[in-house]
This record gives sequence, structure tokens and C-alpha cells, in this order.
Amino acid sequence: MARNIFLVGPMGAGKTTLGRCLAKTLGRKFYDSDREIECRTGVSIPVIFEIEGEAGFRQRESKVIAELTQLNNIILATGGGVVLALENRQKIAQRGTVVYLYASPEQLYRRTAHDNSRPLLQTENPLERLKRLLKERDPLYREVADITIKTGERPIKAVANEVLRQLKRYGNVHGQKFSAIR
Ligand SMILES: Nc1ncnc2c1ncn2[C@@H]1O[C@H](COP(=O)(O)OP(=O)(O)O)[C@@H](O)[C@H]1O
Ligand SMILES: O=C(O)C1=C[C@@H](OP(=O)(O)O)[C@@H](O)[C@H](O)C1
Ligand SMILES: [Mg+2]
Repeated sequence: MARNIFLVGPMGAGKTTLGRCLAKTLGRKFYDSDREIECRTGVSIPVIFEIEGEAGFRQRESKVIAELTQLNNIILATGGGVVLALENRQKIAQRGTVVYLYASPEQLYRRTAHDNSRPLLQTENPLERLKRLLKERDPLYREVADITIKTGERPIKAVANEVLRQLKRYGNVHGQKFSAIR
């Protein structure tokens, strides 16, 4: 039994932040597919996009997903575009419980506007880009998701507690001790 927890959702949904928080609470190892790619290449995501384009980045991402989904008991925060490739969707759906973190484009925009680490949002109109990406990808997130959580305006810890409640109901953290995050 893999007992992995995979977080999917758009840029700014809180996958990285929440994943780290959940891993700490559940005492599980945390991975982030973007950080993994950066560690392996020694450069940042924007530099990879600049040199290899989105296609090069997606190849690296699929390789990392193929490897990380083979592990057991991990929490994995994926990048927002992971669901674009069928092979990634299949691996994610088969090897763990998938949590889709949902937020509105306006919320995503507010959470991502302050940093320039996301090449796809370095455009004239990032809000429009987020709207378009969410429209395209929402069906793909829903296709792989076991649990969908609306993050809304709730703070990270409240969202984390909601995820924990759902996971418990779902059976992933069954028998495992965890204390609610205050
Ligand atoms: N529920 C939330 N409420 C307020 N801010 C949030 C929430 N979730 C994430 N954030 C903030 O949004 C930003 C993006 O979060 P991040 O975890 O990097 O998202 P992702 O990995 O899904 O792109 C961070 O600054 C984070 O602190
Ligand atoms: O949505 C996307 O296509 C991307 C999301 C990013 O990760 P986050 O979702 O963690 O921001 C990162 O993988 C890259 O910039 C591309
Ligand atoms: Mg992230």
C-alpha cells in the first residue's frame, strides 16, 4: 500500500506550503516536484524555461513524477501543470490519494502576484492567464482527484485541518496518529 498523498491544483493554490505543513504534522517525508527539478539541475524553474522552453521543463517534470510516485508514504506537492500529461495523471491517480486544492483565479492572482518565480505568469495580464489555465486544467485536476478542497480565504492551517479531516475519512491516515494543527 503506497499511502502517498499527492497535492494537485493551479499555481498559488497552496500545494507547496500546505504539503510542507501536512508532512510535518503527519511525520512523513515531503517532496515538491519543482524543488526536485531545481535540485537536480542546479538552476531555478525560470532558467529552465528560458533555456529549454516549457517542453523541456515538462520532460524533466514527467521524469521526476515517474520516480517520486514510486516512493511510499510521502507527501508530494506537484507543479500546477503536472496533470497535462496523461502519463503523469495515471501515475498520480494509481499511486496515492490525490487532493485537489481549488481557489478562484482572483485568489490565485493575489497569492502569486508578489513573486516572479512562475514563468507562465510573467505576462501582461496574469489574471487572464490564470483564468484560462484554470478553465483548461480544472477537468484534469478533477479527473485525478479523490478529494477536492476549496481553500477560499481560509488560512493555511485551517485548510490543512480540513485536508486532514478528509484524508482521515478517506482512510489514508487511518490508524496514524496526528494532532490537529492549531
Ligand atoms: N490558504 C491560503 N491563504 C493565504 N495564503 C495562501 C494560502 N495558500 C497559499 N498561500 C500563499 O500563496 C503563495 C503561494 O503558495 P504556494 O504554496 O507556493 O502555492 P503552489 O505551490 O500551489 O503554487 C504563498 O505565499 C503562500 O503563503
Ligand atoms: O502551472 C504550471 O504550469 C506551473 C506551475 C509551477 O508550480 P506551482 O503550481 O507550485 O506554482 C511550476 O511547476 C511551473 O512554473 C509551471
Ligand atoms: Mg508549488
